[in-house]
Amino acid sequence: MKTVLEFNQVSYAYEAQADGNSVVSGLSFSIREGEFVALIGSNGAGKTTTSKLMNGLLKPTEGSVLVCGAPTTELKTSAVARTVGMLFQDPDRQICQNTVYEELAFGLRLRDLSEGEVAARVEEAIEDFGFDGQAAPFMLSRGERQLLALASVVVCEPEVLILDEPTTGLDYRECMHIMNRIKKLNHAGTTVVMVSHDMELVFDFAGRVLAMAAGRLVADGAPETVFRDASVMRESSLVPPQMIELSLRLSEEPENGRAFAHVASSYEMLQVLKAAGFKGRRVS
Ligand SMILES: Nc1ncnc2c1ncn2[C@@H]1O[C@H](COP(=O)(O)OP(=O)(O)OP(=O)(O)O)[C@@H](O)[C@H]1O
Repeated sequence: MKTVLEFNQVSYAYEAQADGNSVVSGLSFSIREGEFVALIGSNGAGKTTTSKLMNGLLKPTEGSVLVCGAPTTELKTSAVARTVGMLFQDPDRQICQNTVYEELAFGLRLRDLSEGEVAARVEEAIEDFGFDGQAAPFMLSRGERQLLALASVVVCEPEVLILDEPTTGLDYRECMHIMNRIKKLNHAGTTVVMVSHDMELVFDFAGRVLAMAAGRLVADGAPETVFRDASVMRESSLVPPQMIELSLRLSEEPENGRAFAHVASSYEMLQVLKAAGFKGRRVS
């Protein structure tokens, strides 16, 4: 699989910062085509800064960021945006047109496509997402607006999709609707990088986790491995998903705790409990 994003010893300092200190430093990792990567860490760890370095909105102060092999410092931000699409936390920062149709067409028209091609792609997205093309975006619910913002990015077919807290402010149904859409895109080949504070969501959807603390990368691995690493969780001030926490606590018990050491889902929990003779009766 080809490498779509590569960070080599990347540091970034905002000019506005009085002390001139880097808010991210020494970041080195690469992301391959088709991965679903979650970027996690407490407030101020540097996740949003890192995601903006990925799509060329920010250029590194030190080191290099390569998008499909090309350094972002040598590319125009608009050129990076063709490969790396970004969905912001607040859809109202992205939506700027009066109808759903026009909103979907907006990004495509910036790409010098013929009007016929724009219309074909917009119609396909309307059909695929189940939108009403003539609806006014600001009359839609928060969840529908987030879906429209996602569709407007996706319609341009970026190779990499960056999502900054894509489910903030959504109820559970809306959240699953968006996440299942993203999962479908990922299965179809789009590389996904998701910034999230929701560890349950990360555990359910991501295949790899990059954990940050104070601007540095403190872990890079499979979600289950990272979430079971107590020192990483402490350093990045995060609490693992409930099932991992329960498994860790039960595995500390001397009698039959070891059996719980690798439990990562409710199904596996049930299997271990059944094997231990649990019949579903109330335990006093
Ligand atoms: N435009 C800016 N100018 C100056 N400093 C900034 C700017 N944006 C962010 N910072 C600082 O950079 C650091 C990292 O911020 P960043 O938003 O990347 O972290 P984050 O992990 O995404 O946090 P959160 O989860 O709260 O969004 C913080 O200390 C923040 O105050």
